[in-house]
Amino acid sequence: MSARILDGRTLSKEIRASLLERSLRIRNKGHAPGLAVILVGNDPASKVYVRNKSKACGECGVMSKVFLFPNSVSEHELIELIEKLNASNEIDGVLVQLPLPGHVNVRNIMGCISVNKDVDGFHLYNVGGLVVGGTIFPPCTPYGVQLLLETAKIEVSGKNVVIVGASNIVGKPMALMLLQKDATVSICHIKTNDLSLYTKLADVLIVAAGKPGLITADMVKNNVVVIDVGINRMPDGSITGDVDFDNVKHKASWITPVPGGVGPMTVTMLIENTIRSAELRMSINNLEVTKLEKQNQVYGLSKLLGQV
Ligand SMILES: Nc1nc(=O)c2c([nH]1)NC[C@@H]1CN(c3ccc(C(=O)N[C@@H](CCC(=O)O)C(=O)O)cc3)C=[N+]21
Repeated sequence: MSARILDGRTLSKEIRASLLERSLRIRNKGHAPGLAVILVGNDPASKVYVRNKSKACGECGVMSKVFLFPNSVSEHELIELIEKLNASNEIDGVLVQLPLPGHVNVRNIMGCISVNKDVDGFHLYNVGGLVVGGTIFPPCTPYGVQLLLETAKIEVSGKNVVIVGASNIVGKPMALMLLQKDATVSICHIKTNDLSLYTKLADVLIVAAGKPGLITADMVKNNVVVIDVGINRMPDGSITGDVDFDNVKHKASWITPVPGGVGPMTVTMLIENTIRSAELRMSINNLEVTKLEKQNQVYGLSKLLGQV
């Protein structure tokens, strides 16, 4: 037996075609959707990701602007730029590429991005929205995983979903999103005593640990659905996930490849969030917004939460 492939590249292609249509509709109303990407330092992986994001923007009719800073940049300089972008009518989404250099406080920076332009979904207000089951911008990687599952008609309600990795950008938000869909969710992490005790229970196993070969065939049950979020660069330059794909695929019913699985979906959902931001901003402009709400950085959020 061999698992069916959850193909993030093909699904991304389809979604990007429909995003281009939405983008053209917005352009017809006189606005070109725009994404600002802030990149600090010289990390080669970050450069590849940012290049992928810009390319995807191009495919979807989204204008992308990349702002490059040296490692020595101060928090103040970054915040100054973010505030300009928050106020700019041309920009619908602001993204600060992670990781940031050690002297920059990530929370301070993410907290400055306007909730209405937080297309990464990292602002505390959007993070908190996940707890109560309604956020404007779901974080891109978990959002992409959810879409892969939905498109393959993989139901999570009542299923055992096991997530390996408790990061703020993948593991934790993923758990909340699937809990919202009535899955029984377990989160394992670096201090988990007996990882395979949990992974063997999984109907759906989502791995975002950053350790190549972490999940082997003996750790999963037959017919498991495996989502590999890991991206590990190998000495020969190739990338590989956290799952022993060649062996696990014989036990799984569905599995994502790396590359070509979750990675392209992450980028696609970023564009989806950016285009939705543009759509929402245009309809906000038609709403009667009180002066008081306008002064508030999160103006319109209660209205938006009702709509999304
Ligand atoms: N503010 C912020 N937002 C992010 O969304 C964010 C970030 N920082 N920092 C780094 C991680 C990582 N990430 C990926 C994006 C695309 C691929 C991707 O396109 N992967 C391709 C292969 C790319 C390659 O060859 O290296 C694939 O899996 O097929 C992977 C990973 C976004 N991240």
